[in-house]
Amino acid sequence: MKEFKLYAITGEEFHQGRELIEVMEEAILGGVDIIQLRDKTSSKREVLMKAKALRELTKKHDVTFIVNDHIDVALAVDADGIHLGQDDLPLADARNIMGQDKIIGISTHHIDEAREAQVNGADYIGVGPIFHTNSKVDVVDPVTTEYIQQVASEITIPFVAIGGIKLHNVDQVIEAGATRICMISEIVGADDIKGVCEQFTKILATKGEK
Ligand SMILES: Cc1ncc(COP(=O)(O)OP(=O)(O)O)c(N)n1
Ligand SMILES: Cc1nc(C(=O)O)sc1CCOP(=O)(O)O
Ligand SMILES: [Mg+2]
Repeated sequence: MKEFKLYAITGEEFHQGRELIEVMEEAILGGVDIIQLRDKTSSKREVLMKAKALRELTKKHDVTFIVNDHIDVALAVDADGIHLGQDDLPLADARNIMGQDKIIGISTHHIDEAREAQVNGADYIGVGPIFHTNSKVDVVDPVTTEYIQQVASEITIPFVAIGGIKLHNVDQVIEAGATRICMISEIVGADDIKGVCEQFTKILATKGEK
């Protein structure tokens, strides 16, 4: 997969009435290099319509596009990949459906899950939740920056830190060894989405170099 540093996930409850495409385009203009469509409430048909629009936007800006949960939607819109949770399809089955060229990302909350994802051929892993988050209902307890240190010292596939990451605590995440970060609320809930993304982009470019 293409190198990435700043990963934004949609969260329409935080969009303050702004259009999905407008919000995500601001994020892209600020330096986000992966977008994930995450929609836990809409019908499959609505999710498909949003995915089509985001596919068009991400193509226009040459940004990677990932769909959360819905493998059929990811294939239907020719997304770059899918993000799976621990209770979703097993990686081998997802790989059979998606094919070798698509990106498969998996959430992990423990080093054993990270090891398993790597052995089974995940393209990247999510590492979290690092801090408390209000953006996910069925979330496990914070894994803390210690889990980042474990993953950074052992896992060789790309990993992205997620969960409660904000401008005020991102330094801790980077100091623990993360070079890629993913957010919902701090990005899509910002008054100045582009400006916030520019700040994260700058922080990652300077402090995030390994
Ligand atoms: C990059 C990234 N990491 C973790 C998650 C969480 O995925 P999952 O555990 O499947 O939970 P839901 O997002 O489906 O509620 C993610 N979406 N993206
Ligand atoms: C979708 C999601 N997955 C997590 C995990 O740990 O796997 S934490 C999370 C929510 C991230 O949102 P925010 O940046 O607003 O805290
Ligand atoms: Mg999921």
